[in-house]
Amino acid sequence: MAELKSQSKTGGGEQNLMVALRIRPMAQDEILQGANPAAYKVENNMVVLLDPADDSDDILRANRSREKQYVFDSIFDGTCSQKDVYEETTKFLIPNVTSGYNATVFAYGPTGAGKTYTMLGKDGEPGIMVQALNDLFLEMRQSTDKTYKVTMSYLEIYNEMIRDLLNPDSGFLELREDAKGSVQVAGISEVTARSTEEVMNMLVKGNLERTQEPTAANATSSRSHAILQVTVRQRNKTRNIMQEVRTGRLYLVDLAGSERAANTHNRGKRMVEGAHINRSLLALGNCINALSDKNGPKYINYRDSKLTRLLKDALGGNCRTVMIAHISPASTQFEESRNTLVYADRAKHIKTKVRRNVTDVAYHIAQYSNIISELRDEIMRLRGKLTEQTQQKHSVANIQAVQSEVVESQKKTDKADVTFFKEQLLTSFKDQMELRKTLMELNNASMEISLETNRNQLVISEFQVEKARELRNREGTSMTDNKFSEDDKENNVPGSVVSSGVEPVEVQMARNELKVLHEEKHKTERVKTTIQRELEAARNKTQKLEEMIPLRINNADQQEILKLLCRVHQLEIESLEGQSAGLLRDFQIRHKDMVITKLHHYRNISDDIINRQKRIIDENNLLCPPELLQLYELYKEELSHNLLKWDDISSYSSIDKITSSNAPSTPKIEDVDNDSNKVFTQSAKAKHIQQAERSMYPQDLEIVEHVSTPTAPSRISYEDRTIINANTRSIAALAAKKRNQANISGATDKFGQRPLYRPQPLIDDDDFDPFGTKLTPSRLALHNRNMSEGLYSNGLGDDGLERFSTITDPNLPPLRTIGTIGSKRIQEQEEARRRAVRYTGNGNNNSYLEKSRKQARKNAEQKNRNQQRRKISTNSNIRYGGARAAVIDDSSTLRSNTPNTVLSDINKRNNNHIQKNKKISSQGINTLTVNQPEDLVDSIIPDRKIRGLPTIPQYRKGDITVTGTATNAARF
Ligand SMILES: Nc1ncnc2c1ncn2[C@@H]1O[C@H](COP(=O)(O)OP(=O)(O)OP(=O)(O)O)[C@@H](O)[C@H]1O
Repeated sequence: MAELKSQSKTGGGEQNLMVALRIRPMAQDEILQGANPAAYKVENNMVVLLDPADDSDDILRANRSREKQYVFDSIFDGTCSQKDVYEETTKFLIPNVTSGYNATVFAYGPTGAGKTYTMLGKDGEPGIMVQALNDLFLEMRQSTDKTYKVTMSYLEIYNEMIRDLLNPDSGFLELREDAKGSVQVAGISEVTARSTEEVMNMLVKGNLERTQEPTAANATSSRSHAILQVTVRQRNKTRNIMQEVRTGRLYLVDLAGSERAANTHNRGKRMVEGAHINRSLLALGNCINALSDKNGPKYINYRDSKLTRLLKDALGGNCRTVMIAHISPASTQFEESRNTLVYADRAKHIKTKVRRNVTDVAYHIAQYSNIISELRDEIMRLRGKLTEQTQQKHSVANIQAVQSEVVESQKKTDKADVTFFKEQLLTSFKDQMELRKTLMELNNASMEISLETNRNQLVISEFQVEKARELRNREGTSMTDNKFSEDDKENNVPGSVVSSGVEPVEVQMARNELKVLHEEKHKTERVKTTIQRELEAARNKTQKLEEMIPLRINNADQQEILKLLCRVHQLEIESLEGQSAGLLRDFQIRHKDMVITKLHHYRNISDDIINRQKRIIDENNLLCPPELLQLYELYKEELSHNLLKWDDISSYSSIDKITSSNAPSTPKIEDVDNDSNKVFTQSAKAKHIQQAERSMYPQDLEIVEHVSTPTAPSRISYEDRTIINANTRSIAALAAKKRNQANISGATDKFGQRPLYRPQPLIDDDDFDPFGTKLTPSRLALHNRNMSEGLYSNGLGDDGLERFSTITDPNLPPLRTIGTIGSKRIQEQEEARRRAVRYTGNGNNNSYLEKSRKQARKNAEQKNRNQQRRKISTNSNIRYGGARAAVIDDSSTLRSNTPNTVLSDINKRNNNHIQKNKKISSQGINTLTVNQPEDLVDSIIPDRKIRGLPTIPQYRKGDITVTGTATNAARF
């Protein structure tokens, strides 16, 4: 049922008049009058009207039921709100009106039943008119393709006269009917409304003009029929030459109430009004009766009243009509309510034919330009819309393209940034490392300068002591023994300080070198300051770059790579610092050696003083306090102990420690080329030197390393340090080279620089050193110069015999020439030995000094023999290839007046040595075949003192390299 009703509410075609009933609440007056509820709403669409009359004498009605039921489309009682009534009766009509249909809602009922309340409402309780217009504008606003034009008129029929409520001054208006039969109010003002507010304002204005008077039945009784006509013209937004215009009309009618004169107590004017009202309502009733006749339509007389004429379409024409009947529930209003219900019930059967009001408007040609203009505007509007949409699409596409470009650009930027940072960091690291290396070299140079300075100072000091000693000797001997003095003078070393009166070359050189070293020291310090400043700047730059990495590089992987780069650099720095520390330690050791040498020098001076004073006492037979004699004996005793101590000290000298302690980690020479094991990459110079060194050895001679027990651990091996030194551009070394080139022609050794001073082991405790066996700085300097004359070069001599020399370490200077058989050098050595023998052979045996000398020499020789035995025994693992001769470097320290004894000792120890090597050979090392020519052995006997070729300290004990050829080989 509800579905059918719903369907009947929409669309066109034949439609039944919709009838709704509203029962207002009981009024206060009615309650006071003792009225009882006579109308009840039963279910949603049924009402029961109870006849209050209870007359038992009325026989005609005796058998009739007092209750009458009526069914309507909708029934609203006193509990229903204005909104309920609107939504059920009127809301559905709004879309019809906007789409070109006519619709009418009129309120019907007796006076005071609530018609005006339903149609107009009160403040805060808007009626159907307000709500309908509100929805109408809302509906039109929601449409996008249609344009609407809304006009409204508001009139009243008062005493059968039509008044324009929106323009009351227009007087009474007439009704006219056009050719199609449509009734029009001539002269009515139609006001265009653009919003609900405008409509409301007009309604308020119109209601103020409406005739409303209080009656006995209703304090606000409407004395006229009010009709609000809202016309909605609809057309498409796009205009054409033939334009379809849909016109819908909504009529909202508030009828005046039928009234009984008895109830209203109207008199005079009110009574006349009532008569007109009743007449028009009667005409309406008649029309309703006629329209609702079940036997078919009859003649409908609309012309009896203006009301029916105006409602002609609403009642039987092209209109969707809703009639809302109103009744009072009071029993006192029973008759009015019953009549209303009867009329309403009849109206249910009224049918209307609803159709859409469509008009095709053919515009005049004069309007074409306007239409064309409007069409162009529309085209432009649509094009604009299209362009806008396209642009939006393009903009989206553009945004995506831009985004991808930004991403690509970002990637490129990131990549460029990474590359930039990498290059910057690497450059910075490289600069920093170069600066650090330079700084390390400068530190090394400073240390070398310091050592060189000490060495030169020692040379000068030693010369001065020597000078003073000679002067004293001259004076002493002249006073005591003229013969000795003459011999002394005769045997005095040619070119001695005293005799010549001029300083030896080495002393002059030492003085010159001190000046140069002083300048170099300041120069080095200045350069160091500059380099340190540059290093600080480079370090700051690197730090800033590292800090910028997380800010500039977004990619975590790239960040990690750069951080690793920084870490590698850090490790390189640590490695370099380790090397620097190694060099520093080396320097400290050498410095200590220098201190030891100085102390030894001072001790010699002290010994000299003591011995001379003792000699003076003895020679002059001076009385000496016993305490002093005891002290002297104690001194001699201590001296013998100290000799051992010094010997121990020298045998465990720091240089020995360096060489031996690093032996386990010392790489073989063959491995030197392996740069990966080196702290620094080997320079071309270092490689060249090494090649030269290797070329010195016969190809069939195997280099053997001697493993000693390390006495102190070292981080960097000797060879490594050597390589570092070779790579290190030592300013001191360069300066020394420069000096040598400038001052001493040909004084440099084959390495292009002077060997560093190394302390000698003390082999003689005698202060008197007539053989020049002590290694003093000046003698060492002289030795170095002598050795720089190519005497150690290999190859055949003029006599066809091969020369040989001893080299203890490839990185150290040649120590001495052992001998060259038949060569000039040997003759020189022999001559030197002869001089030494002559010097020592003519002593005064009666003198205490001579005794002391002899005893000292004896002790020294014995000590040397003992020492040599130890050294030979420690010179193990010597291997010789083929028939080549072997020479022991330490043989230079042998002391013996009987060469055969020494040879015997050597043979004995070498037999032991061969026995040892036999054991070694079982471990995979070749057995040694050592051939030693007798005259060669003879040449190494230290008894043949060679002045100017002092013994060299046994540094690198055990590292022996032998060259030479056996001419008449003797088997050891
Ligand atoms: N549903 C309702 N709820 C509350 N009060 C109502 C209701 N209907 C009507 N009334 C009140 O009843 C009184 C009469 O109503 P109204 O003036 O609307 O009657 P009417 O039918 O228009 O009378 P008339 O024909 O004389 O103009 C008013 O005071 C109105 O407020």
